[in-house]
Amino acid sequence: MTNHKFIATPSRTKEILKKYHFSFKKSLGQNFLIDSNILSNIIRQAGIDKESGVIEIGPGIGALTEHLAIHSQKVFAFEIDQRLIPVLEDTLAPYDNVEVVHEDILKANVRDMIATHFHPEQPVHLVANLPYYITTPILMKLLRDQLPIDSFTVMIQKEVAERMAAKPNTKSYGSLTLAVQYYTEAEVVMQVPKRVFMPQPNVDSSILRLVRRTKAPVNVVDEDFFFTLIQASFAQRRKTLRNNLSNHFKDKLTKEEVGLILQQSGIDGGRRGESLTMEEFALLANTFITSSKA
Ligand SMILES: C[S@@+](CC[C@H](N)C(=O)[O-])C[C@H]1O[C@@H](n2cnc3c(N)ncnc32)[C@H](O)[C@@H]1O
Repeated sequence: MTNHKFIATPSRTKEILKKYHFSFKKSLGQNFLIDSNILSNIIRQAGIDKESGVIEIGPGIGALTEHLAIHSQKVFAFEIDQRLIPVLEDTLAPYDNVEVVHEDILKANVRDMIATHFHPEQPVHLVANLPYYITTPILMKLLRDQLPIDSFTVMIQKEVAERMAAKPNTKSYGSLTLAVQYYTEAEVVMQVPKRVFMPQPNVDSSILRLVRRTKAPVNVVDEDFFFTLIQASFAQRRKTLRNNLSNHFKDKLTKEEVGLILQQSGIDGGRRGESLTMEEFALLANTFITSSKA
């Protein structure tokens, strides 16, 4: 690799874009990485090695894909933009362990792909510089589907990363935090400056690492209801639990009944959703289920 010129340099990226007359589509969240140091960092954070099966979303012109190919056993990369397919055939030609799939990740059958192409015992990691316009739908779909993916190391918008990794009693803590942390342990591992992208995005970026939990962190009687209750508790952030929940259940329960259930759970209805831990939300949801037909 001594004379190897990585794709992720400003000059090589410009050369490739020019050769293919490529124009960026903002609507597809196309901000390509042009800094190989950042990519080496992402690889380190992702904890991949020659045993790893890797899934990438949105390879672009292959900047991250190339690093993934060098360090893992096999890479599957889903790219929605047809114009990039011939570019990737060219830029990734030196690597025989990469398969580019022309597909929208939201429509792809990732479970089948993993079962068909990776060994059952093989660690599977998802690594991506995600298109920012659909970060949350992509991650939530992959997490809810409970796919056998051990970890997710993703470049995303800084504020969204902070929300996903937030602690209770902070501005960023909310229903997204609890949904992500129900399935994974979440940590913001790095801040990334705008200058490492071409074109530069309008927002700041961070690298978020999610490690899939093998067991749910709390016992909930009804998962759907647990998440509904969380959503309802944050409906109006400045309102108390009692007010948000009474409003949400107004067709089924009186205000007094909601107050009674809160009392039974031992959680003060005067608190706000942002102060409750996941354990407290689980307790509250289970109390609702056992003491009402909510
Ligand atoms: C932020 S760029 C990252 C490009 C490249 N990985 C890099 O780091 O330079 C996002 C990529 O995701 C692709 N993309 C956008 N929406 C997608 C979707 N629904 N499914 C698959 N790829 C998508 C875009 O075309 C683009 O190549």
